[in-house]
Amino acid sequence: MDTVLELDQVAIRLGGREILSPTSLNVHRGEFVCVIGPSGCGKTTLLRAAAGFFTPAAGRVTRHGKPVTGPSREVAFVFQDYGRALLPWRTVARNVELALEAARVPQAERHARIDRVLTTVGLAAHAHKFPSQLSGGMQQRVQIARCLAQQPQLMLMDEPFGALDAQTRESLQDELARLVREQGLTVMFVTHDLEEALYLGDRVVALRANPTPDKPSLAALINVPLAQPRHQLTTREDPLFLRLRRELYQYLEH
Ligand SMILES: Nc1ncnc2c1ncn2[C@@H]1O[C@H](COP(=O)(O)OP(=O)(O)OP(=O)(O)O)[C@@H](O)[C@H]1O
Repeated sequence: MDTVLELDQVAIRLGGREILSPTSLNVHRGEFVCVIGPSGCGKTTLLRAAAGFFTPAAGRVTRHGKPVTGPSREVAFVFQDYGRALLPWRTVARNVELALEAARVPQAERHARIDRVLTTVGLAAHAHKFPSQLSGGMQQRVQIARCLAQQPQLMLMDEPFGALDAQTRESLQDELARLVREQGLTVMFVTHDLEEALYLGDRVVALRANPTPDKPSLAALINVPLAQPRHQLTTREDPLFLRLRRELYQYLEH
C-alpha cells in the first residue's frame, strides 16, 4: 500500500504541556481518515504536525518516506473559517488563482485550470463574483476548489463544515465524498461530529483529552467498512453505522 503520510510516535508539546502524547498513524493514498475527539484534545495540533507547522518533541513525521521539516505545496489545508481563508477583494476565479500563483503555473495555463476546478465544485457560473456575494457553502466550495487547483498529494481539512447549516453541510459532505472517489484524493479530516466522521471516513481516529502514559492521546483507530457511495439516509440507518457510532461514543466518553 502506498503510504502518503506516516506519523511515528509523534509527541507535541506546546506552552510546556504535552498536547499530543506519542501517536503513530499511517495515511495511505486515496484514503479518507477522520480525526475526532473532545474540544482541546489536539485534533488541530495533529493536523498541523502532519502539515509540518510544528516540530515534534519526539517521534517523526514523514511524507512518502521523506522527513517533513516544514510546510509544503504538496499539502493543501482547508480551514473552517472560509471568510478568513478567502481574499474578499479577489473574485472567485482570482482566489483560486492564488494557488496557481504560489506554484508559479504559467499564465497561459491558469484559465483552463481555474475553469476545470470551478466546474468540479459546481461554481463555474460564479467565477467573477466576490466572496461576499456567495453563501457560506459556496465560499467553502471556493476554498476546496483552490486546494484542488494546487493538485496536492494530501488534503488536510480542519472542521471545514463546522460553520455551515445542517442541510448545506450534508450536501458538501456528499460533494467532497464524490470528489475524493473521482479524483483519488487523500484526506485527513478533523471534525467534532462523530456521525460526520463515520459518514465520510474509511478510518476514524479518536483522540482523548489530557493524555497520560496509560491513557495516550490515541484512544481508538477504527475501520469503517460501510459501502460506497454512502447515502445520507440509508448509511446513517445501517446497523453497522449505528454499532460503530456506539463504539466510538464509548471510546470518547472514557
Ligand atoms: N501555539 C500554542 N501554544 C500553546 N498551547 C496551544 C497552542 N496551540 C494549541 N494549544 C493548546 O493545545 C490544546 C489542543 O488544541 P487543538 O486546537 O489542537 O485542539 P482541538 O482538539 O483541535 O480543539 P477544538 O475541537 O476546540 O478545535 C488546547 O489546550 C490548546 O489551548
